[in-house]
Amino acid sequence: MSLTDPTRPTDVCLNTDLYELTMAQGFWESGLVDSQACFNAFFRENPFDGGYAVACGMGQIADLVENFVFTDEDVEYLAGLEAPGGGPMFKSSFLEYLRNHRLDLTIDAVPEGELVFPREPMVRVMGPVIDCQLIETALLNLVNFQTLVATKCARVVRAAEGHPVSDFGLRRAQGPDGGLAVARASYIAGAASTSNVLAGKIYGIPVFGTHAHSWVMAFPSELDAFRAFAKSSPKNCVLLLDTYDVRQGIKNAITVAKEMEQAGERLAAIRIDSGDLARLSKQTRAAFDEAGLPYVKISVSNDLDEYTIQSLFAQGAPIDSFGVGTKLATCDPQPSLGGVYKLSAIRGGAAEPWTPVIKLSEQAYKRTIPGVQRVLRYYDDAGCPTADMICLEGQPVADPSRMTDILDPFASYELSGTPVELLERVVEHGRRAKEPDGIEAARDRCKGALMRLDPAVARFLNPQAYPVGLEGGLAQLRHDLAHEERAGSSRPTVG
Ligand SMILES: Nc1ncnc2c1ncn2[C@@H]1O[C@H](COP(=O)(O)OP(=O)(O)OP(=O)(O)O)[C@@H](O)[C@H]1O
Ligand SMILES: O=P(O)(O)OC[C@H]1O[C@H](OP(=O)(O)OP(=O)(O)O)[C@H](O)[C@@H]1O
Ligand SMILES: O=C(O)c1cccnc1
Repeated sequence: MSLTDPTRPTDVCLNTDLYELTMAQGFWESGLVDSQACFNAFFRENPFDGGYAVACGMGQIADLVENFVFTDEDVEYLAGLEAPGGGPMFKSSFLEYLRNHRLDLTIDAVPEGELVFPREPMVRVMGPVIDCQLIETALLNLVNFQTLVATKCARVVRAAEGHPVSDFGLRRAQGPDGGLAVARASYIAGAASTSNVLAGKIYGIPVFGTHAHSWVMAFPSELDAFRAFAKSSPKNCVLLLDTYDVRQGIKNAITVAKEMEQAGERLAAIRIDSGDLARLSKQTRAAFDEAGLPYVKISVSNDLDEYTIQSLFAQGAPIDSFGVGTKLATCDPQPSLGGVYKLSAIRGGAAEPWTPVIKLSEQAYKRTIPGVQRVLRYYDDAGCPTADMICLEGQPVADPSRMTDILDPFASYELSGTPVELLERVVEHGRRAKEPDGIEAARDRCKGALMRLDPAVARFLNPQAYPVGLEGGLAQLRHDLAHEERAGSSRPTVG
């Protein structure tokens, strides 16, 4: 299998759910080629019972849209699909429409690495309804998983209190491209490095590695194994102490560290991968300090997550760095973000005004927010975000100092500070609006945003909800539309 950068995929337009294509055909056949839609991608609950999520994957949207071309091969494949009831699934005239079709979408998104909160649009997609539908699955695939991983990693990095965290997750990740996405999102969220060499090559993320238990087991003795590794990798030597017995491992590593000093080299670190990591790291630190080797760092791994790391520091463990694999790559204990893509406005053609639409639900929290939306994030004088207000694009804000709660229309919040537009244009009529600013910029943005986040929202246990509300006019519109829907008024269609 040859793996290429998934941000520059070749078969991207078939990386979708079949229904997107059958709906596209239906819209096309119904004469709705010119009809336009506005969709928002958002999630309803913060992952991991936390107070925030880290927006991620948005830096790859422009690549996705620009690469979304149905090639002759793609069309040939679709032409060969048979409907279960007999006959071709797609009409040849529709397939001719798709061949070399380009998406005429305009997309705004929360900048990668920025914080994002429930129900506000993290990506807003506008354009022909067919194109909006065609991009749905690939877009959600891109932002849902990376936002989830980035959020998980930000939590792990927070628990590590400035000590480097390396992504060790590839072997446990959900497939090869899942492993790449984990490395990318983790780096944006603050991981120092990854063990994934392909991620290093593609994204320029620093790569890091130690050695496995098999290395020690392959030599006649642990001491032989440590000596051989020190000889072979003298400039990046990290010795794994727990293949047999950590006490003996410490002694052997000290012997090799002394031998390295005589050869003008330095043992960089040791790694412990089992047992009581607090107790063993304390014993290791004491032994190395006593041996005059205070510079040798202690790295640990073994099913770590934000909670075990927090606990290790609470126990006074003198740990310098962490390798975090399974629980990061699989986003334990929440394997999906649950981000959705919902229609919020329609119009018959690009020159017509938008008609807001709403989806009602038995469950009030699932009722959608209508209209073409934008988000104002309010910052206090220290540059810390205090609240987000969802407004209607192109409409004046009735009262910039007050917003209505999303779930409870009778509750409102006072707003103060300076409002700043949260969404930024990433794609304009199918072309990148600007070069994505890259993962280093996203990483810096994430670091700054997390630093400025209210600690009451950032904490793991029972975080305070960050206020997200509706501008007065939007709240009224939502109320009126819900009322009309319940009264059974006729709804406009995209045509
Ligand atoms: N001091 C500690 N406090 C809290 N959790 C810890 C501590 N030390 C290790 N852990 C965590 O406890 C979990 C289980 O560790 P445990 O020592 O039981 O398993 P193990 O060492 O992998 O077992 P085995 O010896 O069979 O390999 C791991 O997730 C590990 O990160
Ligand atoms: O514990 P995680 O957070 O998932 O981190 C990755 C794990 O992968 C390796 O174990 P594995 O048993 O696969 O190989 P090894 O023999 O090299 O330890 C490594 O030693 C870590 O324990
Ligand atoms: O380099 C390591 O120590 C490593 C890499 C991946 C998984 N476990 C350990």
